[in-house]
Amino acid sequence: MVDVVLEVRDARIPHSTCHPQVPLWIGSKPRLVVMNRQDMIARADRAAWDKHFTAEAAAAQAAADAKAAGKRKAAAARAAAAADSEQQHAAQVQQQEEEQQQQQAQHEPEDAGPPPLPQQVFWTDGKTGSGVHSLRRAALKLSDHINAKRAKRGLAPRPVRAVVIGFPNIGKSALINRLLGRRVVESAARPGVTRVLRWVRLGGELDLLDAPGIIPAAFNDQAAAQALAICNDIGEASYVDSLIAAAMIIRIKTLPRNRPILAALQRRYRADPLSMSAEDFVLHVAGEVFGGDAEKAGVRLLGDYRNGALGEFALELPGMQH
Ligand SMILES: Nc1nc2c(ncn2[C@@H]2O[C@H](COP(=O)(O)OP(=O)(O)OP(=O)(O)O)[C@@H](O)[C@H]2O)c(=O)[nH]1
Repeated sequence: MVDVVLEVRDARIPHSTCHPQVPLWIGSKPRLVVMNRQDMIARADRAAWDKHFTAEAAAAQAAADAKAAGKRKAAAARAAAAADSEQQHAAQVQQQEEEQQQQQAQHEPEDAGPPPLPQQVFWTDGKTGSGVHSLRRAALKLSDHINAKRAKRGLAPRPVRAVVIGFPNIGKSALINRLLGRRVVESAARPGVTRVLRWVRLGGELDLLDAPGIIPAAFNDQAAAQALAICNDIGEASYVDSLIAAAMIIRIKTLPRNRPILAALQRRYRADPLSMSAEDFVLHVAGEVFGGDAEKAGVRLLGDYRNGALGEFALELPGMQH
């Protein structure tokens, strides 16, 4: 039904917003990975992830090349054996195979899909639209293949069908509006705004399927759940703000370039987070600002990160224990 999947992740937590079931759902469909909220992380964070993705792509390419080389070698060995024993018979078999392939090509369904693309990564900001142009171009490029096939069968060209998937509140609707160049779906600062699957059709080159934010049915990864809660990407699930804020402080303490972040916390709340446990830091903020109310302190600290008051930085980096 769809030609391409746009898998949206949160650039602050690319690991935790990588949906475990995506490969299962989409099979060999081309996938464009969209790292949204790029404006909310540091350049150095993005560079670290780019390096990681490049290495991953090179490893995948090397594995594919090795597989193809193995197949070629096996075919050559078979051909040599056939030539030795029964040249004529081999020629017959080859002719039969070619005829079969021709017949298959004629009956191949239009949506058999293009040859699988390597997974591509795009960095975007759904709020300003930065990076969306290249994403749109990549999605549309797929139509060359689809429409070339249709033209062969005498059919008129059709738009590329793309589905946008990702956790709640990650910026799917904002991206869709940017991709289509106008506001067609509601985008809001709270999770769970998109509630039903629906096609957004503009009669242009691109049809987009807007899916509600999805959380895996059995979500047992505690660290990922915390990361999603810190970034407000977990829907309407309830969590204890003071605990999630403490989890955030713990993560900040383990980041490689955390000096400015710790300094910002110290400036704002007149205490060094390194001199006490994360829980005590939350209690300190509660005492300083909220008359001892730890939940209000939790909300404030999470808000500080989400609105950039502590600076722009990712909470997950390649190679870190997640
Ligand atoms: N800073 C920043 N904010 C963004 C970005 N993308 C989206 N937002 C904001 O994040 C909030 C959520 O965006 P939506 O597009 O509604 O998210 P969604 O994934 O469609 O949400 P659900 O409908 O809950 O699944 C909105 O306030 C957007 O303006 C981005 O790249 N950077």
